Amino acid sequence: MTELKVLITNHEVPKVAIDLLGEKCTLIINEEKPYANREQILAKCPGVDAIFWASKERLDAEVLDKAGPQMKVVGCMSAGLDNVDVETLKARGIKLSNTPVVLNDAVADVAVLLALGAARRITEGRRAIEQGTWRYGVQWQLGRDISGSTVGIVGLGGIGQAIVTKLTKFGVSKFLYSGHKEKEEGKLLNAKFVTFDELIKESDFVIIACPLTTETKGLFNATVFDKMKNTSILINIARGGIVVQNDLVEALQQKKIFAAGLDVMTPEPLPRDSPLLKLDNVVLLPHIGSATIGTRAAMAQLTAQNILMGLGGAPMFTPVY
Ligand SMILES: O=CC(=O)O
Repeated sequence: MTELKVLITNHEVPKVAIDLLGEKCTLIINEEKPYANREQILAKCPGVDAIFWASKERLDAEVLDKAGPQMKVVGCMSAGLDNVDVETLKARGIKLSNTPVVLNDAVADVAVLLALGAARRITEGRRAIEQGTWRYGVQWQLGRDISGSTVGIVGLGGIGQAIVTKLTKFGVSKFLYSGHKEKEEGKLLNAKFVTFDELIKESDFVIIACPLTTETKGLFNATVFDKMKNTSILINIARGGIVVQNDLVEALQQKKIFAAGLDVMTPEPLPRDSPLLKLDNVVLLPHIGSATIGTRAAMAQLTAQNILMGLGGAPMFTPVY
């Protein structure tokens, strides 16, 4: 395989992947800092046999055209594929993989972190310390219990299931989930399949764990926030585009819901003057769901393995189709 060329679109890809691919292929790496933009990636595409995609840029026909007809394998180092024109890759017979499963625990940890943080008002608490308004008070800074609560998961995929598994230890009294269909895993986890409408009306914690698709884009809008309990907490560890952010800001300002915890938002990075940053009842993280040393190494390794399998004509471990 020595003559095969693989483009790696990001110089920060963990070494384990560089080593694995470097043993068998010639590597072309986008060394630009902090990371390569679209033009820089496009400039390095021509003539490669495979692409290790570790970029937020859109992976579409233009990239494939630039690469040329010999390019037949793409490994994306992400679970989400909302920046990938999957149908075009499929139609052109390109093998495509992503990295589900290996990030389930890390992302589920962040969902738990945000759920607890939003319920216990950590943004407001931190501001009180900084502003010198910390006071003793029997009724001061009271949060909400997760124990005894109803937790609704929108999308019971691998990440959703990991969230349920983790939250089971927190004494949640009822798990609900919504999605396309009832799942065997739901039964095993003692989670009840309900309609989206039931889920948002009944849950104390609503956790978004579904992919961003044409179906889920803007799913959480003012109408939904009106239906949610005014004591409820919204968590989003999926994609910012699933929430109509202006409607969420309004719902939080008007206390239509109690709080939100977001690892994802629109746009990313969030502008420093975003109204979200002014709110006390929101906990924000800069899209770090899968950002642990171990998880990123596992994602990189899986991507490299998938590319090698694809180039060698073997089935990939985690193909997209
Ligand atoms: O957001 C992270 C991912 O999709 O892997």
